[in-house]
Amino acid sequence: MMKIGIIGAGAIGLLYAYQFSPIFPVTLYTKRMHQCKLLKEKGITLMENNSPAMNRKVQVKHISDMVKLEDDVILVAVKQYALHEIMPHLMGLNKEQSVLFLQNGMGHLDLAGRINAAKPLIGVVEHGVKKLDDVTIIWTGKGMTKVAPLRKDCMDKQFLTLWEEGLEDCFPVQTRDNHKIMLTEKLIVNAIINPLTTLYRVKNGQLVQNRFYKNAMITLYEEISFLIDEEKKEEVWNHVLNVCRNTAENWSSMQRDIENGRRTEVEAILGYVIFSAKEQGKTVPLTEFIYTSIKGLEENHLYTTELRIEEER
Ligand SMILES: NC(=O)C1=CN([C@@H]2O[C@H](COP(=O)(O)OP(=O)(O)OC[C@H]3O[C@@H](n4cnc5c(N)ncnc54)[C@H](OP(=O)(O)O)[C@@H]3O)[C@@H](O)[C@H]2O)C=CC1
Ligand SMILES: CC(C)(CO)C(=O)C(=O)O
Repeated sequence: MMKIGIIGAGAIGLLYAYQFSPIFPVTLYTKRMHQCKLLKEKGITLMENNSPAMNRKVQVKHISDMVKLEDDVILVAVKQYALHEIMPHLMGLNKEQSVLFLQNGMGHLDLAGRINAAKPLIGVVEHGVKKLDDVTIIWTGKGMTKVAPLRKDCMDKQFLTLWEEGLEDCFPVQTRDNHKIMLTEKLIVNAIINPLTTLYRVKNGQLVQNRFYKNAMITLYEEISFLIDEEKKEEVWNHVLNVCRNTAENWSSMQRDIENGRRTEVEAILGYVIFSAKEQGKTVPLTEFIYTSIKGLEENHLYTTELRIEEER
């Protein structure tokens, strides 16, 4: 039996652990001992609109018990900025093991490239998931997972076939050849929807319903679409609009991070766009302005949260 390890028991880690558990033995690695205990006691509860809550148990371990990862496939489900804490565990893997990165943005590509022995896979998550508490998630948007190998020789066909055959209706996966194209398309979606919904404090759907917000999307897209080939521009723009419509009732992850006083993934999203523009000798003033505005909000909200925690002590 192929064993799956999932590092990070947030919204995505809990969803994948829940979905994989009927077809693979799953071990979920948590950062906090308290969450580890709760998950052992209560299992994972999944809520969906209009369906009764469902519960499944998986094996759970605290990250400090992860001396050596024995799992065949390791899913990395932490945020971009926490990856450096995980990397030492991934460097010691062997060539029979695979690592699937599930982050938004592009910051993880360099880190994934450092994994030489094991097979690095890059995933794009098109689900929307919200964590309600340490053991409960709401599956707000159903989509699919796209997976591409980081290097030509590292596709884990066995794992992907088992996934496809075992979960094809309820939790689909699609494979892609080119991770860069796949990830860039998702980057453009996140580079437009996430910061604009955060600045305007609106749900994703409102970006296309309000003509002024939509004009702002168009202007930003014109600036950042240098990242894709000319012939793909219309298709990718339509994809951005469709994501807004399909996730109309979602608050973007950046908006939720800011509202909850957490760090955002702006570095790996807009930071990457600015970096790529510089490399290509282009100027992206609008992107730089939006990047700075999000960093400002982040600092403000993190500061407010720290003050509140301080006051509560
Ligand atoms: N949620 C969504 O709908 C989507 C998310 N994504 C991407 O998936 C990735 C994960 O997002 P999401 O699940 O929402 O984020 P969450 O913040 O909900 O989860 C991140 C989890 O990682 C844990 N973690 C942090 N550091 C460590 C560590 N050193 N060891 C073990 N666990 C650790 C956190 O633990 P703790 O709680 O203790 O801090 C937390 O449980 C992000 O890159 C995001 O962009 C992509 C598409 C959709
Ligand atoms: C697709 C989208 C924009 C859905 O909310 C997302 O990935 C996010 O919020 O990070």
